[in-house]
Amino acid sequence: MTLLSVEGLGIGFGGIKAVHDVSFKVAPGEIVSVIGPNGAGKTTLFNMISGVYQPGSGRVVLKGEDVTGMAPFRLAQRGMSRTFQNLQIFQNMTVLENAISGFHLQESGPVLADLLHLPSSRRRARAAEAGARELLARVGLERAADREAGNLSYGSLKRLEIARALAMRPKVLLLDEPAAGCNAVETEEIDHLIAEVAAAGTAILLVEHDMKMVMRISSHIVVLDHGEKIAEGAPAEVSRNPAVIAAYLGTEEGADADG
Ligand SMILES: Nc1ncnc2c1ncn2[C@@H]1O[C@H](COP(=O)(O)OP(=O)(O)OP(=O)(O)O)[C@@H](O)[C@H]1O
Repeated sequence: MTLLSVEGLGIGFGGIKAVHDVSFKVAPGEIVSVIGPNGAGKTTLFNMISGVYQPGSGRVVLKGEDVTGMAPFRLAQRGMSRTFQNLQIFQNMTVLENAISGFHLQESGPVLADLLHLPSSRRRARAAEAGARELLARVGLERAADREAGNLSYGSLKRLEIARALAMRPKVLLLDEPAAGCNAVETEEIDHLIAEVAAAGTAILLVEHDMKMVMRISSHIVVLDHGEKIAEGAPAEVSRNPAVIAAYLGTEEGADADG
């Protein structure tokens, strides 16, 4: 079963093809990583999938529905959430308030009810708080709930961001460099968290520079170079692929090796 299908996605910036004809699929419980040297097109691909950029060509299909170019909040309502390379945490708010903010997209309830503090809006607020506390427990931050987010360690902030993305109960979770800036211990904690989220049935799509982490946790790896998919497969398979090795070493010869 496929949850997310990326079909021939492409985009150019000023005549330069940043991503060209990239396709792959992600199934429930799978961890698919997109890797490639700097400038390979990973972030651009992510931005197209998550509705930040409108693709120039191709389709993004989520649970059988064409969601190409759909705005991020609409995608979130349909079951696709993402985190960002640069943390999007409200530093001056508490950890709990940050987690609660993840529930806002879910609430399509009337704004008037909130303004008037009607019972329905108070109920929603209580449900969001309970949900947020549950999520904090899931990512190991329950004891930090009342701390100001700005005082957290980097690894904890990354976990908080994942907690917030989980508020929407995503079927597909896009993680943009979840271990960036983390030390080895923090990276391992994030590893476990991602593996747990996947084990619960969520499809995970990951862009990550930490190769050790990618090799450890991925079910499947998609390799980009110069905007094109040059290889795809299980970690062991991809890591010994000559075209992949050459792309990382930056030799022209190797880049041509698989056509
Ligand atoms: N908004 C933009 N306008 C113009 N060119 C862009 C834009 N975004 C990306 N590019 C170009 O598209 C190509 C792919 O960039 P992208 O950032 O997606 O690569 P990446 O694989 O994520 O790199 P890194 O590993 O360094 O983050 C690069 O040549 C980049 O300069």
